[in-house]
Amino acid sequence: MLKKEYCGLFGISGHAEAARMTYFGLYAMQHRGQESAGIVTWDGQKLREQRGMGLVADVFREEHLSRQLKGTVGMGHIRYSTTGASLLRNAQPFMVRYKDMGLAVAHNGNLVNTVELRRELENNGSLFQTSMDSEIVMHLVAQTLSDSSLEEAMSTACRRLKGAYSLLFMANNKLIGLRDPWGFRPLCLGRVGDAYVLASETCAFDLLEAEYLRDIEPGEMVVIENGRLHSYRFCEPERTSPCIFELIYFARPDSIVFGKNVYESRKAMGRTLAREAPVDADFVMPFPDSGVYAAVGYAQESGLPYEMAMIRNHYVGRTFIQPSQDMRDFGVRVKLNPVKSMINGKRIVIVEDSVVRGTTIRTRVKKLRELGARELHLRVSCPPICHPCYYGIDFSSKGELIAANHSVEDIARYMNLDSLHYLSVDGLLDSVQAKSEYCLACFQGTYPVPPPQGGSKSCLE
Ligand SMILES: O=P(O)(O)OC[C@H]1O[C@H](OP(=O)(O)OP(=O)(O)O)[C@H](O)[C@@H]1O
Ligand SMILES: NC(=O)CC[C@H](N)C(=O)O
Ligand code: SF4
Repeated sequence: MLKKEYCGLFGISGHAEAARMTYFGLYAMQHRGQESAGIVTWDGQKLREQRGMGLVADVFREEHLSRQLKGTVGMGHIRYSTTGASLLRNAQPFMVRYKDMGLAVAHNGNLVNTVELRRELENNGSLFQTSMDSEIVMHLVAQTLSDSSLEEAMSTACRRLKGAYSLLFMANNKLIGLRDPWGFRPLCLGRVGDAYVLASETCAFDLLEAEYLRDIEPGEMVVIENGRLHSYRFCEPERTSPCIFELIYFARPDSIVFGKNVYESRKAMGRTLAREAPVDADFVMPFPDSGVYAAVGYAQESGLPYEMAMIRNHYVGRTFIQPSQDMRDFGVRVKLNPVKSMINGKRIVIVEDSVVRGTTIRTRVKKLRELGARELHLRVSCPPICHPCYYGIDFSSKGELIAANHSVEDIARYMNLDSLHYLSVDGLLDSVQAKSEYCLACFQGTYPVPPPQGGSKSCLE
């Protein structure tokens, strides 16, 4: 099982129900982070906040939305920790006061120069309140804020950051949204009535009936204040590298991410997979949820029937993602269960979006064999994941990645499969009609931004 480590951002400016809109925006993006949630609003005098551990629906009550979080400007965050433990103290948005200003920051991504920056700031007298990389942004901004405008201070701060950061920032009633120059993580701009909205994924706009205008560009900062939007370039990207894994697995299929329809992209990956590795079988089935869309594409291209012969329990929370292998195996059993009558004597093509440690496939293939499956052919709609990610998704250490340590033939044998094929890198890029470059580091090991030396999630604890 993969650990979903991305975070979600939502911001709105110029709406009478800013907090409620933010609440629903976060709700639509709950898949991006389930550890903690927070909303900050500007009530005309000061910033107000509500943060808590758990899901959006658990953290906010009606009184928060209607009485406490007043104002027409607001932003929110849902967190899955990548640097800094999962604690209330580390819940975002992170808020401080600077002179007569309330400042708040919300971050999606992971920095790779965290330790260097934090040590430098501490040597200059900064006192940190959290163990998150995200807090560093605030201290960098504060360093130059007394001599420059907020926009300049933000630009100077961001030019010091390395790695993945889509950020929302509030300074009193100003709402700022920006993306790192590599464009690792998404951030979209939309409009609802007279209000501007910013969100990690467009599924949040759909729920609020907001119109999707465009993506914030890599290296771009937009500043929204009193109904006006200004765009600045704080950095000219040399080469962008959006995370292709958003399209493969992470984003919701009804979202548009990096200008691509996620559903169509996944279906195209399945179609390409069917062309790269056809096989005669009785039917195609996904391991839901994320495998579903590539399986539709595989079935359509191959002409084989599509069956939902593996059922997902939708009430399985992230609590089932446990550090021990026994508990992970159990978690997969709770999550995915085959429809017994469908399996006996059948030749089956299984389509999965990704194989990380191999827990899901190994345990479920074993079960399908016990139920009498005649042939099992696994088709994976991304290339083998052989390298860790340092930009905000937890693919665990290299030692735990099954494809980092075993050949495709070995994996097929170990998993008791009749055949195994991973989508090729070219096939993946063709499927998303890649015109620009994507980050492919977890497949190829070529890191667009050099990874940290020995940094870990707890490097600031
Ligand atoms: O090889 P593994 O270590 O088992 O990890 C890979 C699995 O994790 C992900 O699913 P996830 O549990 O996130 O559920 P979802 O597909 O329903 O989103 C992914 O879709 C694979 O099924
Ligand atoms: N998943 C994320 O984007 C996490 C953001 C930030 N690095 C944190 O740990 O809070
Ligand atoms: S290494 Fe993989 S998961 Fe990480 S940003 Fe690059 S493509 Fe995305």
